[in-house]
Amino acid sequence: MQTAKAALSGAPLLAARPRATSSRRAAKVTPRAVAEPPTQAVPFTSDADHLAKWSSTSWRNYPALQQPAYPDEEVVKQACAEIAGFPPLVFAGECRTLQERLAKCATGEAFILQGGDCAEAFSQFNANRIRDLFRLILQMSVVMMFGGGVPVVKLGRLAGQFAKPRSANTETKDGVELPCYRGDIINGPEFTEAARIPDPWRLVKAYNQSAATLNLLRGFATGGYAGLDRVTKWNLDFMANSDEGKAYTDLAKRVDEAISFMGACGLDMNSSVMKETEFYVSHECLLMDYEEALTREDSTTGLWYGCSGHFLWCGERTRQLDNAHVEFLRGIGNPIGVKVSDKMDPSELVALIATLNPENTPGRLAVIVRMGAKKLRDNLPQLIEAVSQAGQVVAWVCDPMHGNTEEVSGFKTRRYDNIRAEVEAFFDVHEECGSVPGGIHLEMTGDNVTECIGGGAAVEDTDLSSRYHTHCDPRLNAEQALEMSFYVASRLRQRRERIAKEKEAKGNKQVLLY
Ligand SMILES: O=C[C@H](O)[C@H](O)COP(=O)(O)O
Ligand SMILES: C=C(OP(=O)(O)O)C(=O)O
Repeated sequence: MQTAKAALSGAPLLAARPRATSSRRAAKVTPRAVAEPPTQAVPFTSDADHLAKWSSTSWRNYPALQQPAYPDEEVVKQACAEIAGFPPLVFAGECRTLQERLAKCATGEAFILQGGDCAEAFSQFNANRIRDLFRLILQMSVVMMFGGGVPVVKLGRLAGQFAKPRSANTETKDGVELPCYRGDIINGPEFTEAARIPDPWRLVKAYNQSAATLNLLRGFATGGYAGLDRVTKWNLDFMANSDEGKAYTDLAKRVDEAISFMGACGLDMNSSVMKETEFYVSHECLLMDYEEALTREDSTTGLWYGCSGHFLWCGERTRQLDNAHVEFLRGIGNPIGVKVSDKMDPSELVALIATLNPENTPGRLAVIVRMGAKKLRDNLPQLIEAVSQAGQVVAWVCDPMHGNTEEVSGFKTRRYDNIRAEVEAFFDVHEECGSVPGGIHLEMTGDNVTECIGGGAAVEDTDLSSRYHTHCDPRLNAEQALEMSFYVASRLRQRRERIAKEKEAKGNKQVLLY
């Protein structure tokens, strides 16, 4: 974790912020639209006037999909005013450092590993769970760095991943219909009328949980736990005898030997490179009241940052060009992402990228593709082609989870083989297009759950009921996630070797020509 480099100016309260001046699109305002169908995308105009109109509240001039229908807006204002007075969770300088790291992921000099719970839960909040996820991310990054030969940017889906976009507004069980669960920051997962009423004070609880989570993560990242000299000690207990656990132990021993060798060569074993790691947090920028309350002006640059997390992404359901989420995200200084399914049209993607990253700043934007293997093979080449023709710099990230959800025996699940097939397709397509696979985004947990079918962990259809703990979407368990990291490492290594060979062949050709 980077230390704060930029002082933030404090916490302007919502009320202290001027409302965005009304624009010519203000007539379309439908605030608090609940899970409306996507509107027709209308690209933003690129005039300077429009940029000048951004403020942390200007999103309020646009339709905001997937927002809760709170019973009392006054209480929402009170809760948000409280949060607006709290300290920022992350610092602008950290976000800028992350952006520098992500710029390297766009060019193939580094790779993003983004992972964590589908939805963090108040009831599953404890130090062991945070440690186990952190440890799993460390393990996976070591596998990918040692096997793949590139630095890995570690980005947790945590310390803020509380709000969930839903396909339907209601859920029906045994003939009873209730509002759907939208994440612990909004309402409760229990199937009761009371639990499903959105409660604004949950925003404050989510802030507090995020702050405590970040506090522990910063401790783990810089307090010695993540030092590379401990690489052999990170195996999760329940994995010690699994194939993945053993494969990790073998690899960790080799890393350890390499480190001893470097120590013998004079590498300072107490340097921060050896003793600390950089770890960043991310979540979907969905619940707009919360995001606005944590948007702060960086006093060193005058830029505005979303201080609820280092990296915020726009979901597939809320990425319409003329809507609130895009309006908000285009104005904050953080590195950001946007999820993209097979519904995305190449020209729409180019327009969206131009809106979210008008200055084409490397590291600013990750395009997180999630469509399932077959659709990815059919659609991604055109998206890559359009973006490359437009000269836009993005980090392409593969989310192999959200295009592969199915229902088996009443459980929402995903098959490891389908997840892996999408990762395979992602690497293949980039190889064919000559573009750069920049990262992977996984819903996963350090817990020994049975939510996704298959993998070396051999979770069968019939096992789903035994440890199915997610409140929303199924996650890879630790073994399945580690197995995936070995596969990613193998593809990164292949890519590196192929590029080295091509360079060598080119070099030889040049020698022959001269
Ligand atoms: O995690 C992503 C979404 O919130 C989730 O896939 C939506 O699930 P639903 O289709 O059950 O609403
Ligand atoms: C909702 C999510 O994804 P998507 O927007 O891609 O459906 C998610 O990652 O939690």
